[in-house]
Amino acid sequence: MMVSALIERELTGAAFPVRNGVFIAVVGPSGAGKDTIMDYAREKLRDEGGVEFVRRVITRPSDASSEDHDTLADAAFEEAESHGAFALSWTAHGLKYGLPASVDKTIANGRVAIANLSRGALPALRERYATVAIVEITARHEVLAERLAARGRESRGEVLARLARTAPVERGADVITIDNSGAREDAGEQFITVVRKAIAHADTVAPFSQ
Ligand SMILES: Nc1ncnc2c1ncn2[C@@H]1O[C@H](COP(=O)(O)OP(=O)(O)OP(=O)(O)O)[C@@H](O)[C@H]1O
Ligand SMILES: O=P(O)(O)OC[C@H]1O[C@H](OP(=O)(O)O)[C@H](O)[C@@H]1O
Repeated sequence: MMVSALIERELTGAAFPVRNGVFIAVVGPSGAGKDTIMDYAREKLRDEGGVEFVRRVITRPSDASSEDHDTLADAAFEEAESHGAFALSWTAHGLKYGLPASVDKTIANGRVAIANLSRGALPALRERYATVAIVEITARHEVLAERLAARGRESRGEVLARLARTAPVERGADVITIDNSGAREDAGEQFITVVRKAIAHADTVAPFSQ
């Protein structure tokens, strides 16, 4: 962790797990529609405060048709990681992913942070933030295959590897499953209900909101 981050933690008295806000982790198999459902909610909640969609850092070139993220080369990612730039980081599909350390401040300020996470990052998430909601987006296997092929972001081999990838989500009271095999709006509205509950919850426990 960078010295400045350590000093800031000392000054603010912050400690893990970070309290006040709610972290909503969106997880599920590739192609289930995690980004699609988050985009739907971002648009619908545009004029509401209290919620932040986290911009991820990925070692993948940006792609205008897909998620809007920051890009770092492999070595630069590792350098940033070693300096404490990320609240959480993981690897998947031969790529590195990170959430900026500023997420801690978002949560400490009593806000709701939303991000697309690897299922493998959930244990670290649950250690870092006191209140998390895990939204598992699912879709039938044949639907996943059709969607990944139609999206066209990966090669056929990469799509097959994504379809073969499984990762358990440890069941708990904090897990909500939304089936997105049907219309985007159906799953999107279910997700918005979860986000609104999180905003209301954060309002009740936060010492103040910005
Ligand atoms: N309900 C839906 N109806 C029709 N198409 C959908 C629906 N949800 C998502 N899609 C499409 O399926 C494809 C995969 O969706 P998306 O990229 O959101 O999935 P993802 O879960 O974020 O996948 P990954 O983990 O690979 O990033 C996209 O092309 C998207 O437009
Ligand atoms: O299979 P698991 O580990 O749950 O998820 C792995 C990764 O796959 C997806 O990445 P992308 O957005 O498709 O690059 C998720 O966002 C996550 O980062």
